[in-house]
Amino acid sequence: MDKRTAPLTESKAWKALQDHFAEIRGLHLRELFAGDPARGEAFTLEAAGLFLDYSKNRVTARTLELLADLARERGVGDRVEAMFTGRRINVTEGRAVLHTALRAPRGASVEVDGRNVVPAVHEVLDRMAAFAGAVRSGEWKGFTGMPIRAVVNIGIGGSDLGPAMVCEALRAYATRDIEFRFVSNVDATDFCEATRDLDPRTTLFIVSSKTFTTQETMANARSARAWCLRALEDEAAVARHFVAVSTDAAKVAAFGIDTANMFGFWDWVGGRYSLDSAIGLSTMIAVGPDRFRELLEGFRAMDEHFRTAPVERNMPMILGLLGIWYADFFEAPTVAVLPYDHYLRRFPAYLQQLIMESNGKSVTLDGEAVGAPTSPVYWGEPGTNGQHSFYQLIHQGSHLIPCDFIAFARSLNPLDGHHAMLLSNVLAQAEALAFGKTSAEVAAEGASPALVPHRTFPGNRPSNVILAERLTPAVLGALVALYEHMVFVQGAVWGINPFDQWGVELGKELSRRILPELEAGTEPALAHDGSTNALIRRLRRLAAH
Ligand SMILES: O=P(O)(O)OC[C@H]1O[C@H](O)[C@H](O)[C@@H](O)[C@@H]1O
Repeated sequence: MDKRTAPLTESKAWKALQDHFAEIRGLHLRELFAGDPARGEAFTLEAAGLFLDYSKNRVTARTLELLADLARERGVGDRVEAMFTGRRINVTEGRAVLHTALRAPRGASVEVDGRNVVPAVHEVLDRMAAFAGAVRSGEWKGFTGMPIRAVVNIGIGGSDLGPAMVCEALRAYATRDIEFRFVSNVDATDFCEATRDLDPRTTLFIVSSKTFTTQETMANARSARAWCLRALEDEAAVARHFVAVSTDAAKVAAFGIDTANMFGFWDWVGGRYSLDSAIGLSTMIAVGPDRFRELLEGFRAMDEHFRTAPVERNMPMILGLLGIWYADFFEAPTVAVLPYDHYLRRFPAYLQQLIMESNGKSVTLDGEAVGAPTSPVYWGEPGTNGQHSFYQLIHQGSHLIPCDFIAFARSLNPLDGHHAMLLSNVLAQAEALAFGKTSAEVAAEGASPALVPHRTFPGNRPSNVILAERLTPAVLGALVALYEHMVFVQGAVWGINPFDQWGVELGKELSRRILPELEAGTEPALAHDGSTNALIRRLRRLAAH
């Protein structure tokens, strides 16, 4: 079989980047800006309502050329086309990767095995819109004839993080007549706390699971069913209080949900790429079908930019290549995402699955070692809260932590001076990280010699600043698509498959084995390692007290 990927570290562009890195790694951002004051204007991009300032990165124009060469040499452009045109690029699962078809306009054509999938996408969107409209207007009634006042999405991973993040992010646009809750954890506390103050007569559960086999989701869905039937005392109530979102109609029916109340999607939508599929049903109920369409338009605008802009002017390409520069050459182990908008407080958690489940791999499509570090750990908290917590380490700690700052010119909740304070903080942090404060500057301010080293800021800590005018549904769509495509670029350069997740399987398999072993009584022979065996015995003893 032909090799799918050539070794990354033997590529010409990689070697050129290594030489270049040796030359510029010691350069300080102070020097880079002194040598080229225009870089603050030059190293910027605009696309789909987003503005990216990447000037505070430890790169020169030459670095960017070489990174673009790397993208070309690794065939990223061809892989982009392969994705958009429905080729089965998820080779380990034999699937196409077509989240971009979820936002294709009505009338477009995207084929998988000779069949245009766009009509089916719009058919589901139309059914979702009709259902969301009925729930929002009160036309959809609960079993006792009362309108819905709470929507509880039951799902985990991609069937939770996306809709939970978007419902929070677009709260300013959401109906206040309905409460939205998200239950994901198999820990019963999640379900119990989420439903404690809800009325079963006015609660709608959306059971969201691509496979409809996920242990946590099925356990929570069963508990929700029991909770509902305890109050409503009639099996027929299920049809008014449960809908399902899944790719598997047979399993939905087997669970007892009428497939007339099911919204489908397809195996070519990865869980972590599914928030704009039927998995977004809770979002659509929250913000309404029109706002949901605006969200899709934002995704689509970024998709078009990604597909058509040259590498050097392509926002997801630049973001992805800069990520590779830090992960592979500076060997930076993490990246912080710091949204300066409280509505985006779940955005870092959402990105963690999108990025780390996608590119947390070490072997290429051919099953060989990548030869360089792959995805860094992503983490973050909204500004300004993070500043009073972990920014100390970003400013003066021993790790290099590239940061993505995200901010909006206008607040959705203007309140006396708050927004200017928020924005002054985001700009100040990026400036402080990049330029720091030298010991001479600290000494000149009169600090005692003993304190000078403690009060010195080395600077040279890189960041991107992503700005938009306001957090709208379209801007959010563009922002999510930006990171989706950043992940794609990085996966293509590393030669890995960002669309499978075999690494989550072993834990699931072992937990199925351990589950009956925790139930004491008869003592099943334990055949784990010494630690696991001892922990099982201890938990049995403690639970028995
Ligand atoms: O939507 P589901 O089939 O229930 O899957 C939910 C989640 O569980 C899996 O373990 C995967 O790691 C995730 O990628 C997925 O999003």
